[in-house]
Amino acid sequence: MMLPNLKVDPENLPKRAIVCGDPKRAARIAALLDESKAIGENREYHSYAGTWNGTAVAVVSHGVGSPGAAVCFEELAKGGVKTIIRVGTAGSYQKTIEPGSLVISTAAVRRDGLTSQLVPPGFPAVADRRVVDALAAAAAKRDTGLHVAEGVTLTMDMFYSGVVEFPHKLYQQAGVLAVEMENAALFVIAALRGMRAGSILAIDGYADADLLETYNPHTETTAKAIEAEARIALDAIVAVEN
Ligand SMILES: O=P(O)(O)O[C@H]1O[C@H](CO)[C@@H](O)[C@H]1O
Ligand SMILES: O=c1cc[nH]c(=O)[nH]1
Repeated sequence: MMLPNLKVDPENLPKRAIVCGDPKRAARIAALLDESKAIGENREYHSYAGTWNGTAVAVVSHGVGSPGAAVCFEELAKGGVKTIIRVGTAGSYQKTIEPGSLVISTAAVRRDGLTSQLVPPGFPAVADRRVVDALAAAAAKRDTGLHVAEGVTLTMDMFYSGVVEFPHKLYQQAGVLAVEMENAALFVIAALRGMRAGSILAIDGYADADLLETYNPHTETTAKAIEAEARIALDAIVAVEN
């Protein structure tokens, strides 16, 4: 049975998967693997398989936003994936977490629309403790020189604001580290489908109300952080018992 949206045959799908929003980032991460090959391409979902230190790993892009990403996570679960790590980007909420830093998400605030249609209010979106520990250990071992923070992140659907104000200030005051758009969906779906999930994020700027003017994820600083987080996530995903 072909996974209908990913257009991947589960027979070719490794049971550990790195996921990211951008299909081009997926291709770049896949190029780091040994014996890397494409195993499917449909819509925003570009899938690869290869090995990292001798262990089979998939790399799959999920696009921007929770609903589309959820389709990807559900089909990966159906295809037998047991461990997923998201290699994403995020906007910082804290002055001390500068662009080019890395954030390991321990849990996500569910400010998205999707997860409230899957689980009741109050259901937590939490990363798997073993995956968080493996990411922290891999980051320490690689000693990249980048600042690595660990804590709660926020998932929202809104990237540019409308007439309703961004809730940035509230969450900043509550100590949330950064904002992105898919972690809550990943953590909730992983909980429902018996997968272990984690997420590491490269900070590409400060999240604020003028994102349309200030957002530029195409810098050397962000590229360096993405390359580092990809290697850390690959080290971590093969270290975790699957
Ligand atoms: O860089 P990715 O993994 O796509 O993650 C972040 O970047 C996108 C917005 O530009 C959203 O998908 C957000 O979650
Ligand atoms: O969702 C996102 C992703 C990157 N940077 C942001 O400010 N927001």
